[in-house]
Amino acid sequence: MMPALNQQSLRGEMRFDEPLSRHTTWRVGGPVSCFYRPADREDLVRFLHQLDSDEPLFWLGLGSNLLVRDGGFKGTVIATKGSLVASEWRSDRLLYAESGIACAKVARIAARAGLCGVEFLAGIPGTLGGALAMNAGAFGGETWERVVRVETIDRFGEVRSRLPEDFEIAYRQVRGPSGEWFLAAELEMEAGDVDAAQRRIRQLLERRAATQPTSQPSCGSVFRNPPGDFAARLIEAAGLKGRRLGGAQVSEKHANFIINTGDATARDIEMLIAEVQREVAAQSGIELTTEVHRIGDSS
Ligand SMILES: Cc1cc2nc3c(=O)[nH]c(=O)nc-3n(C[C@H](O)[C@H](O)[C@H](O)COP(=O)(O)OP(=O)(O)OC[C@H]3O[C@@H](n4cnc5c(N)ncnc54)[C@H](O)[C@@H]3O)c2cc1C
Ligand SMILES: NC(=O)C1=CN([C@@H]2O[C@H](COP(=O)(O)OP(=O)(O)OC[C@H]3O[C@@H](n4cnc5c(N)ncnc54)[C@H](OP(=O)(O)O)[C@@H]3O)[C@@H](O)[C@H]2O)C=CC1
Ligand SMILES: C=C(O[C@H]1[C@H](O)[C@@H](CO)O[C@H](OP(=O)(O)OP(=O)(O)OC[C@H]2O[C@@H](n3ccc(=O)[nH]c3=O)[C@H](O)[C@@H]2O)[C@@H]1NC(C)=O)C(=O)O
Repeated sequence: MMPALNQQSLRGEMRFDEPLSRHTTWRVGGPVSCFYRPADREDLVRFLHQLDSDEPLFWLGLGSNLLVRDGGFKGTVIATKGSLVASEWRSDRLLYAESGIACAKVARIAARAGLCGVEFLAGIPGTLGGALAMNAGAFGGETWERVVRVETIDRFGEVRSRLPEDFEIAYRQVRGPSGEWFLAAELEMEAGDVDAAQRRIRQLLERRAATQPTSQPSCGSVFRNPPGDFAARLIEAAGLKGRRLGGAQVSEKHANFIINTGDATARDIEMLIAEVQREVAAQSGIELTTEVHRIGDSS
């Protein structure tokens, strides 16, 4: 149940029964009871101060690694994309950025300053907060390799400064103090030059476009790579490329991507994920684990 909020004191965007299909890159997902996009950090703190202590809360970036089930989410979603987007240089190589900023933007800001090390972020659709939560990575780079400090916020609006050692960080996995979300991070870059950084961004985007179905709705890689192997290789070897279930399909271009061909439901996608896991296990004995996060109720 949504608590009574003093909406007049809030400056953000509040929507009720907002379809989350509008806020995920798979373009599926049922409604959330309350969707709130804070105007800025101060407004976020004010919103959290007013929130019931038992209100289910979920933090949403671009929704590019998220399967929201068709029945939606009974609770409140805090949307950071396009909201917490401030950034500033704290020193000549240290960028402070809030969690709603696009990863692509961080990569461009650094390149324009002639710094390198975060070019891999250019092709990762999503917010910095999502990249911190997932330890997003590509082409040999990983988000947390660059993190010097983060700011977190809890459901009561309390802000803390935390260090990487406060978190357990692994491949596509981050565990930290419970009940805290990312508000901002300080990222350290290396000295470089503008041309080299911009060239590398272009090359990485070209490689990605050549191998991944970037123009079709997806969540990127559905499964983590198992140790010593590739989920895509195993899925292709199991003969699953192109496999369809309702509107969901294993991409012909990259077997670890499931695309929404137009009218997929979250159920189609979830059932196809389970089918791929079953058939890969039957063929190879390997249990694929999902990278994508799932929330909400089945309808
Ligand atoms: C075409 C395509 C290509 C992709 N390529 C890559 C790739 O190369 N490498 C890679 O790692 N990923 C890739 N992804 C997956 C995805 O883009 C990343 O995981 C990205 O970091 C998710 O960010 P987001 O803002 O969309 O997070 P969301 O999908 O909105 O959320 C993902 C998780 O992070 C949590 N979260 C979001 N913001 C915060 C916050 N501020 N504080 C705490 N938790 C938070 C959410 O609660 C959720 O659990 C790709 C996806 C697509 C669609
Ligand atoms: N969004 C999606 O649903 C999907 C995106 N992708 C791909 O993922 C990558 C990242 O996408 P997304 O997260 O949407 O981010 P965008 O590509 O939309 O870029 C995010 C922000 O970065 C800034 N930016 C982008 N290009 C430049 C530039 N040349 N110079 C300066 N600033 C720039 C802009 O900020 P500002 O507005 O402040 O100028 C922009 O809003 C892209 O390659 C995209 O094609 C793939 C699948 C789905
Ligand atoms: C897209 C994501 O991240 C991507 C990231 O963009 C790229 C680039 O660094 O490397 C990972 O993909 P990946 O391991 O599938 O990389 P690729 O180089 O495309 O493929 C790996 C291997 O699988 C084989 N392959 C790929 C696609 C395919 O349909 N069939 C196949 O057999 C390739 O031949 C290659 O030998 C990340 N995925 C994971 C789960 O680690 C994501 O996490 O969402």
